[in-house]
Amino acid sequence: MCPPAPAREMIGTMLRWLTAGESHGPALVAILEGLPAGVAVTSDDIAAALVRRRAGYGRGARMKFEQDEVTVVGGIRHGLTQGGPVAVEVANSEWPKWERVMSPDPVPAEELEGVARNAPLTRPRPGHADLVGMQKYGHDEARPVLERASARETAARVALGEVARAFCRQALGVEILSHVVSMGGISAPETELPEPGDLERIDADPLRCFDAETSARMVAEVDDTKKAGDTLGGVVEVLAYGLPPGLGSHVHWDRRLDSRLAGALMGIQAIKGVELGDGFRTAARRGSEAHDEIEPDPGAAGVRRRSNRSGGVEGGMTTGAPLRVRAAMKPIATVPRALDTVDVATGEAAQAHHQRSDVTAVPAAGVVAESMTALVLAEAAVEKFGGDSLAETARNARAYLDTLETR
Ligand SMILES: Cc1cc2nc3c(=O)[nH]c(=O)nc-3n(C[C@H](O)[C@H](O)[C@H](O)COP(=O)(O)O)c2cc1C
Ligand SMILES: C=C(O[C@@H]1CC(C(=O)O)=C[C@@H](OP(=O)(O)O)[C@H]1O)C(=O)O
Repeated sequence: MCPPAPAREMIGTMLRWLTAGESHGPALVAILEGLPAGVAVTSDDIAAALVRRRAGYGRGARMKFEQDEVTVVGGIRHGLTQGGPVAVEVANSEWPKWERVMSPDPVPAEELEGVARNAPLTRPRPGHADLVGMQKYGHDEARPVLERASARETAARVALGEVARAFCRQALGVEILSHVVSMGGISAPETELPEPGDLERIDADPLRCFDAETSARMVAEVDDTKKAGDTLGGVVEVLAYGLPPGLGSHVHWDRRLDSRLAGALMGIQAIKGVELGDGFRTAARRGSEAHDEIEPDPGAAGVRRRSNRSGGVEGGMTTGAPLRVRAAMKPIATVPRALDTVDVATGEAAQAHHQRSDVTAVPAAGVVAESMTALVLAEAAVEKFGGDSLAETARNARAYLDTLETR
């Protein structure tokens, strides 16, 4: 997320964000600090983004019965950011069922006796945060760990990401989208890159896949996997169009945009690999086939690249070509055909605890990855162009682009 503290002070990074809250708590809360005034964004925009995050074939029952209830508690007035921290609450409609089990205040033991939801979770799930979280924080069961490790927290990030997205769009004309490029080993053809106008169609697809034929095969794979009591992972690609050259910097490792994007995407639960542009595939090529040759361009900045293998980042800076970044998600850890573990209460071999879970959450991870990308890009834009108002940021960006055109 944010670069480490000393670097932030050195470079005067101005955007920061934080989330708090548990999966079955009353609400998640999120704060975004450092965004200019004048960004048009409403509670409805944020709520719509949260609906996108909940969708996607393969998610568990919880996505249907639970509701996200958005309240903007600060920083936005009459649909415009005011320059102060933007604070959003995403309340959980299921809270009444969890009120005693998750109460911040002590609850008399007799009130919790026999409450199934309060039963100690002593059979940690391989692949989840359960066991190591218990060891590290000194818990004798997994509830206190999984409540915060849970990707329900990503609702808070998507809420902030929508504000960042509005800023990127309104200050720079940047459009961010994502699509699922593979799931459970089924990959979409690499022929055509989706563009901003395709997002509605991608969102309407059950798996947020750009290719309908691949999507149908993925749906069948989700169904088969569910029947087999198993789970799936996959790969999402985030694209950002309309970026100016020069966001991020080559001058220090923690100012590189690729490093910051990788950290932000890897910070999403279950993401285990991040690739900029052709990434790992580039490593297998010769140099003559790996880079984006530059040629004169009578238009815009006088130069252009013939290809975009780099994914729009060179030297840790945006090149002005579309940003293309992929994130690989591992299969869901709560496998219904439960994996072997140890019951930490008895020390005996056991099956991991399992009540319900998503078969896959790859489509949702794409929406979260868009949000993390928006936050990183917004931060890099505020760094480069400054501005206390949206108009000032946009003016500064235009002036910079003018210098490129006249150079
Ligand atoms: C949108 C989303 C939904 C997820 N849903 C589940 C789930 O239903 N069950 C599960 O075990 N893990 C789920 N995960 C993954 C876990 O949160 C994640 O594996 C866990 O926090 C451990 O972190 P790690 O996988 O990064 O090591 C989900 C992740 C995302 C991004
Ligand atoms: C609640 C959300 O995702 C949850 C993320 C999650 C996990 O372990 O990460 C596990 C599941 O919850 P539970 O174990 O209670 O069924 C998902 O439903 C959400 O995305 O809003």
